[in-house]
Amino acid sequence: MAENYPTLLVVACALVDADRRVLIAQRPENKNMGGLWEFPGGKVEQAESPETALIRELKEELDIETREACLAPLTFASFSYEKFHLLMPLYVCRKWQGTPQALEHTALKWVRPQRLRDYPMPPADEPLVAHLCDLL
Ligand SMILES: Nc1nc2c([nH]c(=O)n2[C@H]2C[C@H](O)[C@@H](COP(=O)(O)OP(=O)(O)OP(=O)(O)O)O2)c(=O)[nH]1
Repeated sequence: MAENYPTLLVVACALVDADRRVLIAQRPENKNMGGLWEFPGGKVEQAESPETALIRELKEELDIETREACLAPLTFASFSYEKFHLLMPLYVCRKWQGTPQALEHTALKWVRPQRLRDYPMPPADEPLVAHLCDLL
């Protein structure tokens, strides 16, 4: 396995509502993997903890607020893309303030875990769906 490229730390979140549906967000067409559905989140910046980064990304992307105590680690993705290796912890969050808005995505959708496979996701995300189905 090639190891001469960077490992990128990206943090992501499955927001779960009272009906046990999960929020997914569609990546803009002009981006890498455009049109695919992902879990909200983004890159962890230097000197940020994963939880701080996730709280910041949820505010920037969805205009919602949450706290570290409301973020429960579920699993992680470790996947080799062509130009980087993605390491992506996935948290579950059931408590937040505000109504998610698609500030940086094309669309948002609340989906039952068993229906997540109907939505094309980045290849790194595919193994995560089974964990959500088990949890929910
Ligand atoms: N947020 C998120 N990113 C994911 C998921 N699955 C997956 O492979 N990724 C990848 C896509 C991107 O290459 C990277 C996330 O980086 P990002 O969201 O901060 O950056 P981006 O590519 O959208 O764009 P930019 O900020 O670099 O302009 O992780 C996922 O479920 N959620």
